[in-house]
Parts: sequence; structure tokens; C-alpha cells
Amino acid sequence: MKITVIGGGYVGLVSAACFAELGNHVTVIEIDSKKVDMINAGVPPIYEKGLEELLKKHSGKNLVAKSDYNDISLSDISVICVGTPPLKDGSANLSYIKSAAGSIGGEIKKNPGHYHVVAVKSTVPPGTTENIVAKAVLEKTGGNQEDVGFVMNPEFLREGLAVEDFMNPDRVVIGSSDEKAGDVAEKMYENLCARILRTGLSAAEMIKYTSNAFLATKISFSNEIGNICKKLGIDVYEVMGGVGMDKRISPMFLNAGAGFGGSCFPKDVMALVSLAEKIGEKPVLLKSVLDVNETQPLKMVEILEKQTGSLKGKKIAVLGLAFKDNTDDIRESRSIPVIKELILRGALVSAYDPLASSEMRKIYPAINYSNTAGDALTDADGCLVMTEWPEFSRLSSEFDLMKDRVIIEGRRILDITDSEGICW
Ligand SMILES: NC(=O)C1=CN([C@@H]2O[C@H](COP(=O)(O)OP(=O)(O)OC[C@H]3O[C@@H](n4cnc5c(N)ncnc54)[C@H](O)[C@@H]3O)[C@@H](O)[C@H]2O)C=CC1
Ligand SMILES: O=C(O)[C@H]1O[C@H](OP(=O)(O)OP(=O)(O)OC[C@H]2O[C@@H](n3ccc(=O)[nH]c3=O)[C@H](O)[C@@H]2O)[C@H](O)[C@@H](O)[C@@H]1O
Repeated sequence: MKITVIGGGYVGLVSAACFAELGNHVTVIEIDSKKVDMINAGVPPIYEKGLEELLKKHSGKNLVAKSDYNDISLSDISVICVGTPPLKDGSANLSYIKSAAGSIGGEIKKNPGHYHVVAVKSTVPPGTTENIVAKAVLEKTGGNQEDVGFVMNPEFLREGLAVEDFMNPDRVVIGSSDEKAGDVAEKMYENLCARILRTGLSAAEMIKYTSNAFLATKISFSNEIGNICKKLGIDVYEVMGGVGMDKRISPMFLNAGAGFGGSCFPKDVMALVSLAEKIGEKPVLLKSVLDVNETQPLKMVEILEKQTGSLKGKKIAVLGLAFKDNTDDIRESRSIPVIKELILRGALVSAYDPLASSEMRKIYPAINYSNTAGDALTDADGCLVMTEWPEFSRLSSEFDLMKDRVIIEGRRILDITDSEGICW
């Protein structure tokens, strides 16, 4: 099948490489020409486990990247994977979606009689595919609805595990304007052993927001319970271990600590709050999910300062800058507010991350970046563990290099006990 993927970022590039691996012919349209050159050279512009191998195997063969929208109408389906970042009021910025849809419409009108499906994979508020995407496409095609169908096919992959998640989804949701359009979209996944759920367009859009909001709620709930447990001297990980044994709850996403970061949970919960308020609802629970997440990283600094005394002039090691392990992505990373607070309190920050230091340097050029965790910890008065990197679990003697062994764990990754460090 011929697939065009619009946007070669995390979701677009991973989807494109995986669709190519599933035997499809894939064209990626990406406005950033640097990314286009890298993809065509088989070099991933982002770090994602397994992606380089897929690009090396398929680039220049059944996977090609380019910047123009020419010939899009020759493909069976175009899958929009552009960003939907938050606007100032928290709502989703749909301008990239609108622009991509308009460009697709402008091209498919050149090939009348050829049926083409426009699918949205980006996370968009309910109503977007029907009221914005379809409208922008049909405006360009002169309203001809015979040759075009619309699909909303949300993506549930996690960064760091993107290829694995894409290839082994819990479900593939296909919301469609009609059966024919949904059938074309379903064909993209025919070589994947996946449970397919067919829905309407808006339900598919809402499933994505609700899934992210629910996972974020589990994390903030665990953090609130963790804060209560801390005051009572109870280990929240032991508690959630027991709670998660209930099949109705599941053990996943119950890890308390620094809170959630990343480009999606904060943005998507904000967008849902904004949408709810616009339609006259009071999303009390969702707002609290965000509130807990805002204060959580600062609590770590407070606990640290209680142990070390004033942070002024103290060397503090920050282990982990990425928003989670196995990625160089620092968007909404919890280490950003933590470093800001440390600097405000006069600490000398020494940071280490296996992949994300160069990204963090763009935000904090003046702090110290170490090449190893050991270097960051040497002579430190305290340490904050911000990311669940597996290599941190192997740290042991490195902590002996600290001036004072004050360790605040934001991710419960270290293999040390409470008596040696202060776990969350
Ligand atoms: N990052 C993730 O793990 C996940 C993201 N999502 C959703 O997928 C969407 C995309 O997210 P990411 O891939 O992270 O964003 P991204 O920012 O990494 O990638 C978007 C890409 O689209 C390109 N682009 C923008 N406008 C374009 C246009 N008109 N034509 C062609 N290319 C264009 C940009 O240059 C950029 O490379 C968002 O709605 C996000 O919420 C959904 C599931 C997982
Ligand atoms: O829409 C999206 O973009 C994606 O958002 C999340 O994926 P992602 O943000 O890549 O990473 P997660 O593994 O979900 O972690 C998000 C944040 O939550 C934190 N987290 C996770 C789990 C947990 O128990 N506790 C916790 O604090 C992580 O450290 C990280 O900062 C969802 O898990 C994906 O299903 C979804 O497709």
C-alpha cells in the first residue's frame, strides 16, 4: 500500500519506518529540510531504540522523505503526524494540522477520480478531523466528497519504546467518516497482529485524550498518596505494589516521585481542561492532576534543603535531564523546574544525563555538565535523581565520592536502601 506520512517527528518518523517494515511504500513529507536529508541518509534525527536499524533497512527503498507535497494524490492514504503544541490558554494549537490538511487538499484535487483517505494521527480535540481537517481539505477540492474519506487514528506509543510500542499495540483505534475510509486505514496495519477498534471520528479523538488523562491521573494520584505516606513514614512503593496487585487497578503508572514530564501528558491534560471549560464544565479532577504535578518537583528541592541546610554555594548533582529514560527529549522534563529552583536558591548545579545534556544546555547554558554520573557526584553536597535511567540503578561506589551522602530519589531507580539515601 502507498502511504504518505506528514511530519517526520517522533510519531511521524517512527510510524513511517514501522509502516515500511510492515511492507508498505512510505513517503515522509517534512518541512524541515535537515530532517529530510538525515532520514534519506538513514540517520534518525531523534534517538529512538530500533529506529536507526529500520531507517538503514528501508531509507531510499520503500521509505523516502521530501519537503514538497507533490504526488500525494498517488498514495492511498496520507497520515497527518504534525505537532499540536499548547497555546497560551492551554488549548491545542491546530495551525500545523490546518496547514497540512490544506496542502493535502490542494494536491488531491489534481487527481480527480482517485480515492484518497486523509487520516489524523496527531492528538487533536474532538471535532477537529470533521470540522477543521475535512473542511480544509474539501475547501481545496471544491467540496468533492466522493474521492476523499477521513480517519482519526490516534497513536499510543511511548517515547523511548516507540518502535516496540508501535509494533505491539494494545489496540489500534480507527475512527472514520464512513466504512470505506476506515477499511483503507485498517489495511495499513494488516501485517500487524493487533486488536482493531472501529469508532466514529470524535470518539477516536476523545479516546486518545482520555487515555493520556487517565494515565496522568494515576501518576498524580500516586504522588499525592506518596506525599501522605512520606509524612507517615510509610514506603509508597510498598503501598502501590500492594494496590496494583488488584487487576482492576493494574501495577502500571503508579510510580510516585518527581511527577510526569514529556511533550504529551502535560499538554493533553491542559487541552482537555481548556476544552471542558469552554463548554461550561468544571474539570476539578483534571486541574488537580496538573496542580499536583507542578508542585511535586519543588517538593524534592525542599526535602533536599531540609537535609543539607541552605543550598547557597552548595554543589548539587542532578542525575537525569531527559523527561524519561531512553530518550534525549527534555520537553516538560521535571528536571527543568528543579534546576531553576536550585539556581534560585544559590546552588551550584552539576548535571549528568546519558543522552540529554546537549538539549538541556540550550535552556541552562551556564550550569556544569558532567560526562559521567561519578563526575557529577564528586564532592557534591547533595544529589537529586530525576530520570529513571537504568544505568543509575547500577550506581553504588560513585555515591561515596559525594562530600555528603544526601540523595533524593525522584524515580526509585537506585539500588540503595532508605538508610543510605532518601527514597521517595
Ligand atoms: N511524541 C510522542 O510520543 C507522541 C506524540 N503524539 C502526538 O503526535 C503529534 C506529533 O507529535 P511529535 O511527533 O512528538 O511532534 P514533533 O514536533 O516531534 O514532530 C512534528 C513534525 O512535523 C513537522 N511539520 C510541521 N508542520 C508540517 C507541515 N505542514 N508539513 C510537514 N511537516 C510538518 C515538524 O517540522 C516536525 O518535524 C502530536 O499531536 C502529539 O501529541 C501522540 C503519541 C505519542
Ligand atoms: O501521547 C503521547 O505522547 C504518549 O504519552 C505517554 O508516553 P510518554 O510521554 O512518551 O512517556 P511515559 O512512559 O508515559 O512517561 C511520561 C512521564 O510520566 C512519568 N511517569 C511514568 C510512569 C509512572 O508510574 N510515574 C511517572 O512519573 C515518566 O517519568 C515521564 O516523565 C503515554 O504513555 C503514551 O501512551 C502516549 O502515546
